[in-house]
Amino acid sequence: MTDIVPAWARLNAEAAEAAGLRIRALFDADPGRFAAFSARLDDLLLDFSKTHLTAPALAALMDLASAAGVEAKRDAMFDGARINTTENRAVLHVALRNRANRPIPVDGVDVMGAVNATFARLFAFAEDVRSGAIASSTGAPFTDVINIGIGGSDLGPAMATLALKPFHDGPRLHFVSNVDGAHLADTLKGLDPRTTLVIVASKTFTTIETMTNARSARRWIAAAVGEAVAGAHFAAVSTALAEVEAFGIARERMFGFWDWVGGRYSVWSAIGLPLMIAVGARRFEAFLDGAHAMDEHFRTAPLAQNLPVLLGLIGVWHRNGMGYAARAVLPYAQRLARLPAYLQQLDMESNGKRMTLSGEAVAYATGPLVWGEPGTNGQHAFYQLLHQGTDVIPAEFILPLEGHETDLAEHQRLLVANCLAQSEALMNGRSLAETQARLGPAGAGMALHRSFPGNRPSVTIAFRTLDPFALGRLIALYEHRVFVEAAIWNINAFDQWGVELGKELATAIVPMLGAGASADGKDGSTQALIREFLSLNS
Ligand SMILES: O=P(O)(O)OC[C@H]1O[C@](O)(CO)[C@@H](O)[C@@H]1O
Repeated sequence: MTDIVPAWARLNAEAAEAAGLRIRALFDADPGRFAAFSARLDDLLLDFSKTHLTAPALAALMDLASAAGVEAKRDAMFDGARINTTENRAVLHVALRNRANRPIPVDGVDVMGAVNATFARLFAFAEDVRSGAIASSTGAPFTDVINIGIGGSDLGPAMATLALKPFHDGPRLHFVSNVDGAHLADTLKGLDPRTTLVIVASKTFTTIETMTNARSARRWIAAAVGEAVAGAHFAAVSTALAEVEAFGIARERMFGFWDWVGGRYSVWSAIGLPLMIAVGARRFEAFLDGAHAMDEHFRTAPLAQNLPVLLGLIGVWHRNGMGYAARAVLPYAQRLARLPAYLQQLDMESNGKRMTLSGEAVAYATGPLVWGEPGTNGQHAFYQLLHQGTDVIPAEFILPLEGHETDLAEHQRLLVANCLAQSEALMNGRSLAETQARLGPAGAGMALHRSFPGNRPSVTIAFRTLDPFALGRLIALYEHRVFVEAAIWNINAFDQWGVELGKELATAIVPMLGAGASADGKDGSTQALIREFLSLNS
């Protein structure tokens, strides 16, 4: 194993050299560049040739991965070690899609028995809701399902349910997350409480937004069907049995998971229940199969061909080597519209950390700002900054090559052409001289405005089509990429202490927004804002 300090130094030296290169020139110098800087798993292609990476830089990254012990850390996760050290927990979302049933012991007990038993209950419930065997209190089948949850108890199923729209053949799905009453009110409008099922999804069953929305939804149901039978319209997904029962949801309507499933890694667990209801158990299994295929690849492929390792190393290269503070995630698939938000939580809640696993302040940058929108919409909004702004933001294009709308093939060609054009434009740009030549003497004054610096890196992740298997594989790829980056940064990707302070302060402010409670001790700005609220709401 290489020592980590010289590995970082070597990476930085390679980056300093590469920063002076033109990406386009790397292609001109090496006709084999695409083959050398791309990798695939079946139909899933990772093209990272449009970056500044050179062969020595890639070798330096591989050394860094080895010096950071990425493989040993990966194996520890798959073996059920308590790698979430600040919460003293194992990290085993991979057990949820362990389709080979490889034994995974936690404290000496194989978790697969409990995982398989929970899936059997979940699939039976989902299929019974779909068939009408589990009906509403009126005896009519459920026509609509509302998932009430937030963060990992919302983003995963909401993202995946939209992504897999062509496969829906169950009741309609709705997602309420924000405590803003507008979210619940707008969702309930037009729904019939007599045929609506509400899933309350909260790992802790204490999250204030979710519990507030759940109580309001319960009043809405009870007002229509009566308090005595309102429970028939509820199910719960949680790890907190006592809290679920206190809310009035029967034990047999509760689906559990385990403390070794982090919120942002929970779409594979009972938190995926809305997706199971929308697309059915078999397709949910295909979603798990896709993730399992990526898990096996991550676990066994050599580092140099290992997609999550490569994607993680590209992340480290851009963040630490090249010093880029952000990355844009740009799916060329409208149904992946919620993927950037999903990846924001996955990436930023995992790797937005500043302490190492051993409790020292990190001496390097960690998780970048992750953001994005689907193409082509983003092109008409913020791509201006990607092409001509003062910051370089590496882009990650996500591109399913075949659409589902075979009668709209022309749309798909346009979509793909736009995606390819964007990575080409970012890389090549258009020089001042070329712009001047195109504009001619009449446009001389405009040439600077209309030229493009180019040399802006991007990665393209392409695959055949967006189906349950491909989605599972894609999400697992991103999960493991986050893992690899965290392993190199030596941080804990699995806690989220940074969300606690705001929650605590909000709880203290709530009474100050009612009559009579004093805001003494608050700063001048917060006091003034409280007065502003009270002047309109008292
Ligand atoms: O499922 P719960 O316990 O309601 O938590 C929801 C979300 O809140 C967080 O704990 C952070 O606020 C996330 O990590 C989590 O996904």
